[in-house]
Amino acid sequence: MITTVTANPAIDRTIIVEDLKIGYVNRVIRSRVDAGGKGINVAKNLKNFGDDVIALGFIGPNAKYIIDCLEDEGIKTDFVKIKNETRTNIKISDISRMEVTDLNEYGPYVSEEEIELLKKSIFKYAKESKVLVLSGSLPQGVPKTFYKDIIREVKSGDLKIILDADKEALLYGIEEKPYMIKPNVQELEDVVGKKLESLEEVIEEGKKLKDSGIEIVAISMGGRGSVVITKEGIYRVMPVKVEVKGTVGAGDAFVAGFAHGIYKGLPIEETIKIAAALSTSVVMKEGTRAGTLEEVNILKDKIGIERIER
Ligand SMILES: Nc1ncnc2c1ncn2[C@@H]1O[C@H](COP(=O)(O)OP(=O)(O)O)[C@@H](O)[C@H]1O
Ligand SMILES: O=P(O)(O)OC[C@H]1O[C@](O)(COP(=O)(O)O)[C@@H](O)[C@@H]1O
Repeated sequence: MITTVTANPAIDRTIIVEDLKIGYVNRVIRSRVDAGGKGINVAKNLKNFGDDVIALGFIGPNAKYIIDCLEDEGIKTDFVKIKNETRTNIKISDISRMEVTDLNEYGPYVSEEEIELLKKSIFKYAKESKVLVLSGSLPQGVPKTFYKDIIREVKSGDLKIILDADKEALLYGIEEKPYMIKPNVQELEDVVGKKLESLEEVIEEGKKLKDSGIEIVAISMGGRGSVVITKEGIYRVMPVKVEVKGTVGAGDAFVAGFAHGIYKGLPIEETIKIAAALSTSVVMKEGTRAGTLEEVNILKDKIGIERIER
């Protein structure tokens, strides 16, 4: 089984506009609502691959919609019901500039008792899982060491832990050496505390993290693809040129591709191709939607992948 944890789910509201003018009245062409939040998006992609996945996290009284969406897709869920409301994240998609602006709320305040309930639940499901995905920001009240504490508690040879977080949550989490991390360049810059101007610098810093004991360091670079640093080698992955309709959820799809490959024990190059293809299929869609196996099968062979170093 694969367990995904979303401490800070979101009702993602995507608003499609043409030529957004800040400070003026803008007309909305159309809008849509999706169940969002990083681990939730990972779970949606994994379900489309037919994997056995359960989604955990905190859920507020206003967000039954998220559970319904997941259950409609056949995804198992076991969320801790909290007192305060789940956030709504606004995504403004400007189709003339092909640009998405994210307005992400901090999320609700979560109490100590609620945090303990989620921890207990993660510890329980981790015992039955091969892969554990810890993803996204932490809502208010949750200590920045949340992921670190979980990794320390559940880490074992049989459980592969993927951490996709930012800022302090990532910094602390890294100390416990998860199996894989997936920072984007900005997140990597925050970890190393300096600007990374060239691909060489990005690789250099990624290598240091790998050498510190993290098996897979996958650095995503948006429309420039990614670099994946593993013990098998360093891979430069080029994106497919497609019509981009929305980039929200691309990083989560990329993580899901790795979770799938690791779960199935696939070779690293095949895993990378699936991850890149899955994220490509997501940028071809409006809103926060998952990719499908059919889409990945079409896109996979178009992914350019080159081993640049052993
Ligand atoms: N504009 C784009 N064109 C093609 N592929 C993209 C584009 N943006 C993202 N992707 C794909 O999605 C992956 C993850 O995107 P990225 O934006 O780096 O993630 P995050 O959302 O975590 O910052 C990229 O490595 C790439 O494969
Ligand atoms: O937890 P965070 O970092 O605020 O991010 C949450 C947002 O990111 C998403 O999970 C999308 O993430 P990616 O674009 O990085 O894949 C949205 O569904 C959600 O609104």
